[in-house]
Amino acid sequence: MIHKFEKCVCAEGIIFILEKKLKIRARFLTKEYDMMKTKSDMLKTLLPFGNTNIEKFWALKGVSFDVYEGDSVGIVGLNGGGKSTLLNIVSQIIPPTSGELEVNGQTNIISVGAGLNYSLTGRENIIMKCEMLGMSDAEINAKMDDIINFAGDQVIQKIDQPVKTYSSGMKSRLGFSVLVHQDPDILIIDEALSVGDAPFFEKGVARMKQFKAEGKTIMFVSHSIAQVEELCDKVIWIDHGRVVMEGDTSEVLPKFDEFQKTYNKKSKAERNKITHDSGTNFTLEELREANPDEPDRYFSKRLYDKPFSWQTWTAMIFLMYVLVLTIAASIKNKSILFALIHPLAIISIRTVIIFAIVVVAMILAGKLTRRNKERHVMD
Ligand SMILES: Nc1ncnc2c1ncn2[C@@H]1O[C@H](COP(=O)(O)OP(=O)(O)OP(=O)(O)O)[C@@H](O)[C@H]1O
Repeated sequence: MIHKFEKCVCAEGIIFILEKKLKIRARFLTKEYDMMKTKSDMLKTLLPFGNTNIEKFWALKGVSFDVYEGDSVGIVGLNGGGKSTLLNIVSQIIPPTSGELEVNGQTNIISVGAGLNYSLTGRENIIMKCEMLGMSDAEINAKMDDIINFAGDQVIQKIDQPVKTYSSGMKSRLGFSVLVHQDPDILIIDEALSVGDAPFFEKGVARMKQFKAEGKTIMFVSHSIAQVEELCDKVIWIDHGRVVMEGDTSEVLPKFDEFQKTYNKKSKAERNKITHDSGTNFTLEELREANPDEPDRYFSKRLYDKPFSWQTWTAMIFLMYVLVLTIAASIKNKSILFALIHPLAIISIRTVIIFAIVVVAMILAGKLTRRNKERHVMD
């Protein structure tokens, strides 16, 4: 693990050197989304060979940074800049398209409703999330009342109702409350404090400050300059998927504030054009060329993000077909060779059709699940 040494001066004027562990190391992270404009585009993304001509959108275009133990880092940027995408990648909820990420510690993401199951009640969600975070039944029971009370009166009243009946503020307060009652190493907070009321906000800020005092590592997305200023020592400013500037809060925040004011004066059409152009005009090749000294592995698409090649699809389907034939042959007491030469003597046409339907349904279900997961996370 990489370390850094920081010179610190305590209140008595004594200078000491602090050793800090590297907690998050991101190198050239990118994220490419399919732009599904029509229903036929949605269908195409489900087909093995259909999504190559769908317009792509690059939400991240090579983001690199280091976060050390005890750092409290604010992520700022205009709407659609890529902040939530970045935090979801760092939390390992969605995979990057390319680039490298190293996270040393347990990450918890707190964002509006992230990870809640809307058909379960608030109480059941608390149990589910606590279990996912490795807590025992006894620990969950011991913390249950504190978690519910922290979430506030509205949540207390509806704690045994399904979460789909909660307002977005209530969902956020519930998610926030569960996570601040854990002991994570790295806290990743995406806009969780902006939807609560004033008393909840104050409680949330106080809890964040406590985490900070305990030396936890925090990454915090917020549109509120005041919140970032209050909670963060460092700031990463992201615009259109690229890091514009990073450094001490006092250095970066005023520059971002100035930029934001100028941008807000532009017309809606001008802003939309900038977003669209900067999202589509990007290639991994161009990123590689701009960074000739960096290893090639940073600039290759990850295998799980690529659609399978047609050879892989054919091999997988053939293997499944052989498996079905083998099972049918053993039931009918025939050899596998006989089954391969005379498949229709072993299985009927109807079985072959059912097999084909099952294979296609499995492929579509797999693709739909992955896509819905990413969309749910980004909601
Ligand atoms: N699943 C998706 N499919 C297609 N495009 C997406 C998807 N998720 C996000 N995007 C696009 O990626 C870009 C970055 O989105 P992201 O939510 O990361 O931005 P953000 O900086 O968090 O925005 P905001 O400040 O408005 O919350 C946006 O243009 C968004 O429309």
